[in-house]
Amino acid sequence: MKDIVRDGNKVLRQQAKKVEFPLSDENKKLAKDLMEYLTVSQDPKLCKKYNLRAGVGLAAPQVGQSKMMASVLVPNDEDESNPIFKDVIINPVILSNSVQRAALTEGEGCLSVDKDIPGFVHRSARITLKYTDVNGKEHTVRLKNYPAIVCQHEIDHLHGTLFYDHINPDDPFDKKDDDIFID
Ligand SMILES: Cc1nc(NNC(=O)[C@H](CC2CCCC2)CN(O)CO)c(F)c(N2CCN3CCOC[C@@H]3C2)n1
Ligand code: NI
Repeated sequence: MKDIVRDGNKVLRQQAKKVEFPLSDENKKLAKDLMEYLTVSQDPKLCKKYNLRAGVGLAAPQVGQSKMMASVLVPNDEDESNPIFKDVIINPVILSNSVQRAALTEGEGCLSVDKDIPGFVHRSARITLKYTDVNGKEHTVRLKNYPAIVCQHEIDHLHGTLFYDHINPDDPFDKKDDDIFID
């Protein structure tokens, strides 16, 4: 399994490059590896066996590839076999987003950031996301709350942004009346 690049490596602060279609064999393998990391890391036995940190998303720059590609696997607690969102999003663009914000109650972490950084990461509660899948098919999807947060975290990586960039340094746990918090 590919090594995860840590904060401090400049690749995490670069604007990733658009991916050309049809995918090269190298980019097909990258897409496969990015999703494989998530599926293996979400299997308790395999996660332990390979000593991985579990993940619900992984962006190409985190494995040293400055390309606009990220895997997202948001499981459905009620039905393992039917994830809420599972795809490799290539050249993603957020077409529109709500003013209303959503944040994980627990804050966020990142496989590329070893230290815990407390604070709310307020993101758009609802987004309309356009992306291309590995087969070159374009998708436009409306996401809200948890899957919307995960996709925004990954798309941030493609633009050189890390989760803690969004935390208010003067009041890390700031709130607004209409904020949504997700457990
Ligand atoms: C929320 C969560 N973040 C986990 N890790 N961090 C990540 O995914 C980072 C990306 C997430 C951080 C906040 C938003 C996106 C990786 N990032 O750096 C990529 O850019 C988890 F692992 C996790 N879950 C819940 C679901 N569970 C299913 C069964 O398997 C264990 C798994 C644990 N939930
Ligand atoms: Ni991350």
